[in-house]
Amino acid sequence: MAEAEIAVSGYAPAGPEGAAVTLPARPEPLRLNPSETAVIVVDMQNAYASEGGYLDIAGFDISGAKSVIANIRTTIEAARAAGIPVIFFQNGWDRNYAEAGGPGSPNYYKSNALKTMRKRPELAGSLLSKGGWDYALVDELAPQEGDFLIPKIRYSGFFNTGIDSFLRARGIRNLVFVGIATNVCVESSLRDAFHLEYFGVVLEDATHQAGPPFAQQAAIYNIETFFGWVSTVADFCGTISQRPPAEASPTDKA
Ligand SMILES: C/C(=C/NC(N)=O)C(=O)O
Repeated sequence: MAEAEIAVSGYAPAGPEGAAVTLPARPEPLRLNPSETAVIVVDMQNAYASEGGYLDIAGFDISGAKSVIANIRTTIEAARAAGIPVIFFQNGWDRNYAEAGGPGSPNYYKSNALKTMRKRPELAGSLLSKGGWDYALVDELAPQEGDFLIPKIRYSGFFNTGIDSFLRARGIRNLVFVGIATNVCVESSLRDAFHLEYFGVVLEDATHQAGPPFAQQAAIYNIETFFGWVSTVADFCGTISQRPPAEASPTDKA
């Protein structure tokens, strides 16, 4: 292992000896075992990634979403092929918005979806409401057999969901985050994961911010500097498709 690499297989149930790989990442390469790793696809819903969805209606630039969808597809296909679990987060509330919280919740004041619907009553009931088009995952990223779906009602996927137990039960220590928005639900989830002792990596070209480009830069800076690691789709896919060198068999020695 190179001096600057971080070894991640500390005390978690280790996979087969020699199965660890080194992911090129900033601020340093990360050594991880694919059997202790999951990909988390954050909120790839029409609300965040489609024209006519919540972010678009609320005036956020989502022009980068198309390439993010393509890059996430590449990522999850590689993960599935490598046997790495793919977990989808899906953000939103019941049709009556009870889960969103009323005036007693800060979410009532900070959610731009709720604010937009208050400003434009003709949209009431349409944004991020379970069962609606806005809430649905984009068609290109429909979960497949063997994937997992975790609904959530706040920015962080670790708040009031079963994700922590789900991951611990499977010995997963490393989380590779992709999705929208980098500076809101991706960063919130990665920060909470950090505090629960997960090693979080974001694939920067499979994420997009809500807000100006500086929001993306700031989120990536925060993650790289304080909370985790930053890598790319090509590096992740290239790394997990590596096979450890086959061990010499008794016949080789004969
Ligand atoms: C702005 C926003 C971001 N959500 C996310 N999935 O990052 C929201 O939900 O209002």
